[in-house]
Amino acid sequence: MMKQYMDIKRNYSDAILLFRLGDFYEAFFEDAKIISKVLNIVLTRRQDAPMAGIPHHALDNYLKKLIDSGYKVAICEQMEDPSQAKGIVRREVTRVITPGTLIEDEMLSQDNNYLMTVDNAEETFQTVLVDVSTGEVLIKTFEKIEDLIDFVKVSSVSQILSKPEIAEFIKDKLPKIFIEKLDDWYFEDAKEKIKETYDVISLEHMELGEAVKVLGATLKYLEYTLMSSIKLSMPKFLTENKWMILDSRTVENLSLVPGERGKNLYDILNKTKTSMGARTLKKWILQPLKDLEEIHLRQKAVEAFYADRILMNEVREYLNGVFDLERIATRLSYRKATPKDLVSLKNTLEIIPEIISALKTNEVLEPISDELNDFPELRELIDKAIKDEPSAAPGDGNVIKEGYSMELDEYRSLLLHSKEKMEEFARRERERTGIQKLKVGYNQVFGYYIEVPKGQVNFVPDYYTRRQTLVNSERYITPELKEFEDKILSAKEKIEVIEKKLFEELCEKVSEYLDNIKRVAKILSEIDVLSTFAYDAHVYGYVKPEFSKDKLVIKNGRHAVVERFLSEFVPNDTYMDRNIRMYIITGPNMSGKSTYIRQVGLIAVMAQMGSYVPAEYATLPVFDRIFTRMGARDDISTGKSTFLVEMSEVALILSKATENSLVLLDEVGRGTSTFDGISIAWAMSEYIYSDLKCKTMFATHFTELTELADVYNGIRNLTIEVEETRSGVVFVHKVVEGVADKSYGVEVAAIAGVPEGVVERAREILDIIVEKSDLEKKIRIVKEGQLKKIKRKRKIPEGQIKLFEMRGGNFD
Ligand SMILES: Nc1ncnc2c1ncn2[C@@H]1O[C@H](COP(=O)(O)OP(=O)(O)OP(=O)(O)O)[C@@H](O)[C@H]1O
Repeated sequence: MMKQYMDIKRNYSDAILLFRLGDFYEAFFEDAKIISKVLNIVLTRRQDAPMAGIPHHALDNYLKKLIDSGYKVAICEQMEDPSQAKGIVRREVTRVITPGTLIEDEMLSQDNNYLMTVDNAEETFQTVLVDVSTGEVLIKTFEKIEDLIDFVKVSSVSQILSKPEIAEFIKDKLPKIFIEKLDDWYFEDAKEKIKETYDVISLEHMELGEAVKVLGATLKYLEYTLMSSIKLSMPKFLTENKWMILDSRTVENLSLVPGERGKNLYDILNKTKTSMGARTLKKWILQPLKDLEEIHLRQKAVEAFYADRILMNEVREYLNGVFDLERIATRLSYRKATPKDLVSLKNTLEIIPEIISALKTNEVLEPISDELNDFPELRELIDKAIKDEPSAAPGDGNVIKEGYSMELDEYRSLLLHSKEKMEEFARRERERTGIQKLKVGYNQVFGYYIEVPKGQVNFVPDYYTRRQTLVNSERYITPELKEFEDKILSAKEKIEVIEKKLFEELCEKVSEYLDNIKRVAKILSEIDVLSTFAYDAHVYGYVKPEFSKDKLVIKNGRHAVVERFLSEFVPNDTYMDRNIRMYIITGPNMSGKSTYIRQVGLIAVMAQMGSYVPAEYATLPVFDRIFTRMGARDDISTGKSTFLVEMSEVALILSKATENSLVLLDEVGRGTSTFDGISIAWAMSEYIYSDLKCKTMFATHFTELTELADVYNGIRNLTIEVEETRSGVVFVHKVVEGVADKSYGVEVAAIAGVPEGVVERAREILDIIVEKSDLEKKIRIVKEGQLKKIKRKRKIPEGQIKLFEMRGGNFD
């Protein structure tokens, strides 16, 4: 047996091999030491080899811990019944489990779980993303490795496969991701592999381009880990043209999805009824649309649900009963579906006609209902075969319905009969022997037995044969009991074999519907999100936004997340157009500057997702990208100081923003000396305004920057009203035109509990400094000579930024 283990282990040296031995999965040598430590289980020995084992029924629990701790696990099963095997039981690895190839519900969250394969082609990075749990396949190209890293940070990627060079490079930058190096052969003969998987004879229609090799490698890896072909959807291209670009910093700064910041847009909006809907919502948040026609299509559906509240509630109620069809479909294709999965599928199909007829009552939604189908034949097929509350796995006779197979029914009644007879036998033996406490029981090793308490063994008749002695009782068998046992066991065996076979055959038939099930799953998930948007709009008071070529008008806009945690949120207006494109927002700390500029970003994202927005009225342009530069933080992992991080973000904006972008800046230039900071912020604002022409909101404490408004017509100043009362300052959070006259930093310090003495002294110092400052005078000089001095350059070429970053690397 150990030789067999060694032979298998040789092929899976980079994984922990769990070797099935009876009721346990055993690990040996180094693997045993690792699992004993990670899982906190006993380390023993077998023939000098360190060994640790886990009970087979608890495998999933333990597996999750191993995978979460960053290990790859190979499962080696017994391929034949040990009692029938001649010699050593045949064993094979049936699956290699990694974070990116999970299909078990218990190990997955509701989120997508992507396996990403990367290769570098010419000047770009080609990737293929597969969600094994749903069968989705995406293709995406990145120009720079940094963009790829950025994408991984905000997407639900759990594992990356690549050639060694790339793996080495990204390893440190993505410490939470399981990264695996692939040998070259994975990338070879890709076309054949793809044709075989998708069952096509030519690849032309798929237009895979550079992605062929990467897709081929992905498919080979899946074959290696899952050991069986999985049903994958046709690959879809994730092209950036289709969606508004949101880089990881913007996703974080605007708190779009759950992350380090806690409160986020996804959690606020996620009132979806299905897991599939929740996943779709997240995708839509991270990929707002750019195509107006597509946005309008979503809006029309949301509007229809919004207008017909009864219909909206009805559909949402039906969706409560919709199960995760995407994942069920995948388990079916992998032959891992459980009886419960089929019942869930059937229950979902039963609800679909209700959803169809509800949608049909509305002429806007009717076309969506035409895309749904409840496959009555499939429903009937499952209904006839599977019990309504089946056991977790087939084999115990409690999965297949009565009447589906005569053969199975016969053995089941035989079993029932024998069990009844057995009870009768026990009753008879009690009477015959007078031993009141005589019991009949069963265990794996001895089979059926008669148990008699120690105190009554004197009454045991001669024809009882002793089998086992326990502390308080003795166990016996009799020829009659043995006969029952044979009957019961053989009936049980038969039931197991027949039921497993019937279930497999049924799954096979159900699998013929896989593509259809997936299509319906997608439509249901979209109905879920669209009706959720309508629901959110009602509950939170959102309106349908309009779109215009270059006007941005928001009346009484609110911050979708902040407003949820305040009893009274003060709404504010925003106006921008072709000419008025930049706002410099000054105001005291804590007055609401950040909230105000973020609220505009959030409204833009929500509008392009197809959702309604928190405002009384909103018209927006379609933005191609939102840039944000907010907060101060350093990036210790890459050795960049706070200021350098800030400047790299500025550099990115200056090189990539277009006339159709939205730029949100919350403090720029704070990480350095005041003079440097103001100069950089001033020059940057001029460049954005005059050359890039994108819509920009810039919150700052440098009041000096408000003088930009005197020089440029389209730059305006906003400030946030503050009321000074006798008991101190009160922030009313109302945005008005103008410039902050004071920064109230000292007042905020007082509110925060800085000792009174210090606050008093700060006031004195402030008075002196303000009087002495000649900065304003200097700014005036800049302003007067301003227009002449700006050298108009075209956009900053990208190489220059790289140079800047490289030089910057030596800054600190
Ligand atoms: N429109 C609003 N209505 C009600 N409360 C608000 C509003 N805007 C902001 N607030 C409250 O004020 C707090 C501070 O807001 P915010 O962080 O936007 O201020 P800030 O001016 O950017 O401050 P700092 O300059 O210190 O960064 C928020 O946490 C929120 O509780």
